[in-house]
Amino acid sequence: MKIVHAASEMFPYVKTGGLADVCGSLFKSLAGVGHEVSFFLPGYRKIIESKEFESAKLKVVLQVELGEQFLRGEVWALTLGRRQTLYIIRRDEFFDRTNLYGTRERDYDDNDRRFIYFSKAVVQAMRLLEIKADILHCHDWQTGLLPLFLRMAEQETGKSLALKTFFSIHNLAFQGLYPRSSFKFTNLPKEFNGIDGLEFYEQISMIKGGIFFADKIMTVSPNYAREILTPEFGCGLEGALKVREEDLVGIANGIDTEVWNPQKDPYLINHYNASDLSGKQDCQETLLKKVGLAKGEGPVYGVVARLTQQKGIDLLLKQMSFFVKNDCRLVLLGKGDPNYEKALKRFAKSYPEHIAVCIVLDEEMSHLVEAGSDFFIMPSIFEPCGLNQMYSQRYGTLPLVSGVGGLKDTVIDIVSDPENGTGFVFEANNDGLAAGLEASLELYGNEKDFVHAIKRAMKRDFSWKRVTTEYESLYLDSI
Ligand SMILES: Nc1ncnc2c1ncn2[C@@H]1O[C@H](COP(=O)(O)OP(=O)(O)O[C@H]2O[C@H](CO)[C@@H](O)[C@H](O)[C@H]2O)[C@@H](O)[C@H]1O
Repeated sequence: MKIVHAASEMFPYVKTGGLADVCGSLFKSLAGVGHEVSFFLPGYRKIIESKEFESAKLKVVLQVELGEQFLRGEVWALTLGRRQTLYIIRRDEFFDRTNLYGTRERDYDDNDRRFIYFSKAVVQAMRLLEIKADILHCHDWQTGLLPLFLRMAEQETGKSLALKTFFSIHNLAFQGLYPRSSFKFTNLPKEFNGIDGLEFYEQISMIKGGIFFADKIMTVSPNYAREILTPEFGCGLEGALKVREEDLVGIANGIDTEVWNPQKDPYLINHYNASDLSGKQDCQETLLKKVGLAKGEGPVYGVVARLTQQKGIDLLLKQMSFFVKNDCRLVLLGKGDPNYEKALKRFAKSYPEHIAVCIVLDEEMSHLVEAGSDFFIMPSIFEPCGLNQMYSQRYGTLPLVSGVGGLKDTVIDIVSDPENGTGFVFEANNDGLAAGLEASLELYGNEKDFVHAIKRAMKRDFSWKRVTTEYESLYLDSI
């Protein structure tokens, strides 16, 4: 098949979160099984200044209609393999910035124009480059309007650009909501500005565009696909999603098992596998040394997360005394909401022997936390899929997760299923996390069971190989 993806992030080029990891893996794995895959990304500064971009070639020049203006743009191509092309949409006014979406204080105030422009530019590029796709797959709100723009362009030109369009929701909480006045930048007929179109509580919603106008809607785990049809998790869009229920599918993400491999991870001082865990001890020593902690009686707990309400940081903040009381260590790597950053730093200052907090985005350190911890805490309030609980299992670091979204799909609870369990699954509230922590401590005290659980976790298959087959059959069934 000829498959085109469009998203605003992709690992290793630009990443602010899990979206990038998933897009990077899909790009690679679909090409790996023989499909011709193109990926469209905005030309952010980080990409333009990268070494790789030096070999990119200018392919076409665009004139994109945005409200009353026609704005120039460029499409650059990087051939990455026989079947993999990365297209970069360049318009420096919009994308040549330090950050992707905004400063620490607030979002850029032209994000509506930036991503409407990007979505229209992809359609125009596909037309000019004569990419006739079997599948166009868009990700998250930044590309929510792309399926609709594509169909409008097809109507206008009478030329087919893609047989089927897919829209993936990686996180329904980010919706791309803008004032009704932003609608003018879409240049769409005004019937799309109503309740059956993009309108959402007196605003326009880019994610709703994807939900209404893509042929298939996907999300990143079967459990989250069910949850988002309910008011508790639907973020106000449960009604719109109900309308499309028949076309909504959840496939749990995989992980890049080459990048996340304790047997050859270049960021680790020593390597290990399920039959020889000794290297994991070395990783723990390195981790503790790096953050200035000494090993205590209890286990080492790790956290790597964007510091947002979603990730259950409020629940974690309520459990700080657990680590002190039980002589455990907590190493947290995260960045995000300044209030959480401050609160966490305060705890680290009050309990310097037990808690270390690193407020930074650091890929290498995230590998070290995964390898060097005994347990990994992920008490999310909601979680479309989550990746760290899978990285953790692969690194023999038993995850403690709340039983929501993809966490429930990917972790087997040791308390209810001691024979097969690979982590702890609890209710997403204070008592739930407290119970999970207590249970983990108990297991840590029983070395034989603890090591068995670690080995079981490490042997699980979270590779993209299995997931790619599911994507492939979904694509094939749709065309
Ligand atoms: N300070 C830091 N330093 C280094 N690395 C850091 C970091 N903070 C976070 N990360 C990394 O960012 C990624 C986070 O991925 P997640 O899937 O857990 O969450 P995210 O909410 O971003 O993604 C959304 O999209 C993904 C993809 O579909 C869904 O799995 C998820 O549920 C949904 O919320 C992981 O690779 C993690 O290691």
